[in-house]
Amino acid sequence: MYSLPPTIDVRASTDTGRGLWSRARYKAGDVLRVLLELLWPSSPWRLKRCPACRVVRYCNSQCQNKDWLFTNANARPFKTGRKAAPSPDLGLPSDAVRCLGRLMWIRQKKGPDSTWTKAIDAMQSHRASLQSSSYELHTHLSHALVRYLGVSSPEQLSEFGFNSARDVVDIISRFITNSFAVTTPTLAPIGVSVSPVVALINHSCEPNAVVVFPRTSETPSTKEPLMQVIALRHIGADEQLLTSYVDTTLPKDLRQKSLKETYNFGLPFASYALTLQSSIPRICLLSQKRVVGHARSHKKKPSDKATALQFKDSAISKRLTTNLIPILTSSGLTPSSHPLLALTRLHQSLLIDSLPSPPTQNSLEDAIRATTRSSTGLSSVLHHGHPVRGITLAELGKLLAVDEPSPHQPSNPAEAALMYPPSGPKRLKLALDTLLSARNELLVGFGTKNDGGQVGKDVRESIVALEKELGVWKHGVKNVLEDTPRDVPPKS
Ligand SMILES: C[S@@+](CC[C@H](N)C(=O)[O-])C[C@H]1O[C@@H](n2cnc3c(N)ncnc32)[C@H](O)[C@@H]1O
Repeated sequence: MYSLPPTIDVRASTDTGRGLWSRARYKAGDVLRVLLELLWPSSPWRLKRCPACRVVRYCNSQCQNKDWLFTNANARPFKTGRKAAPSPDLGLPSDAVRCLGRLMWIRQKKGPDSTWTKAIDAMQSHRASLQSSSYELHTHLSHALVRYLGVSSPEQLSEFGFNSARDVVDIISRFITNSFAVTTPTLAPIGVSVSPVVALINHSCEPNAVVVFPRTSETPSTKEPLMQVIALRHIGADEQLLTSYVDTTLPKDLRQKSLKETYNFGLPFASYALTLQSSIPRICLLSQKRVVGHARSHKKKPSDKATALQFKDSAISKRLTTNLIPILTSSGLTPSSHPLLALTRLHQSLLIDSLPSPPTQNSLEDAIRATTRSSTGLSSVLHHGHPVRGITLAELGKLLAVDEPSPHQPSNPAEAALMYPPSGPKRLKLALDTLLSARNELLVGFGTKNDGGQVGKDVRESIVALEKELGVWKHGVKNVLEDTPRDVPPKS
């Protein structure tokens, strides 16, 4: 997946100035809209780069009412592949190489003086201060890219506007630092994109915005995922937009490591980002950027092994998570702690993926319990409205709403009270409540203007269907009660 707005000139604001920025305010769930200059050259709505520093703020008062829309003019979903990697441990997704290749071809076509090329070249590169730990990654990507482009001489390289290996390392560094994972509306990663304007947004482990792809384009032939930046809470005019770069249920040291290795975070700034006091543990699950770095090798602890095997051998991965989760839980880890939360989420997705069709009562209930554990863990570490919370709640609501193949009949009220998930109408009611909460969260995380994204819309439909079902049930009970002869008081 690759996307580049044809022009990404995020201008220092000479015409509007800070005064107008200060009027811009965003509510949670707002979509920050960027209109492509090529599509609408006179567009008054743009993200503005502060002239004094490289940060992003809203441009002018119209931004209050108009969302910014990121369309990926060249976007196309690619399946994640790792074929380009020389070893499984360094299994880079081949879409990273393809994305880089497309970047180079567009650069070649448009020429070095085009706005487009200049925008790419303006993205931050860490070539001059590369961490030794990332040499291997850069070297691998450089080789893969050169192979992919079929370049075999310096002359051929110069056709892309590159005069030396240094330029190649620069573009690779820019790509690693500035690329975004493209996800489905349910947040499954499907590719890589580059958007220089969105790449200007700095990192925080407590972000005020997220980058998501809530829906695809209206054009049936392309059906491109549309990149959008969504405000997770009210954002003031002088506040910087901040997204999270790290996909973490990771503890602080691992997050710092990841930010240092992939984004070259220096300590002073990084420690600012990572030690801010907060009411919630600093865990950022929706990583938009950690596209390439996660391919690095890990020592295979059982939890890492379970994660690594999820695609290769899901049965073993499922067995590992089934065994590990109770051990970690009984050792006192809370549902939100590392690595329990990550394992629970993995376990949940493996159970859902392997649900038989039609599901059995047991398989359905195992999936419900796992999803409930994930949701509990997530809700204690992520703020209301985070897309990951919304998606997990939606999954839970949908599972609860599935018809029970063979409902378990509790033998007494005490057993019924303890039974989770409950059965019958109580379960339907829980499904409805869960879906209603999911919808509220999705409206924030995927934007109210998007109706909560594709998942938000699906959830809305499920809510309507469930309300009908519950209505019928209530009606049925009422009829039964009305048809039942009341006890006639004995005549005295
Ligand atoms: C995608 S770019 C963000 C825009 C970048 N600041 C620029 O000027 O082009 C990512 C780079 O910005 C820097 N950066 C972003 N957020 C940061 C933070 N919270 N702490 C330290 N450096 C940060 C890092 O150097 C990182 O590699």
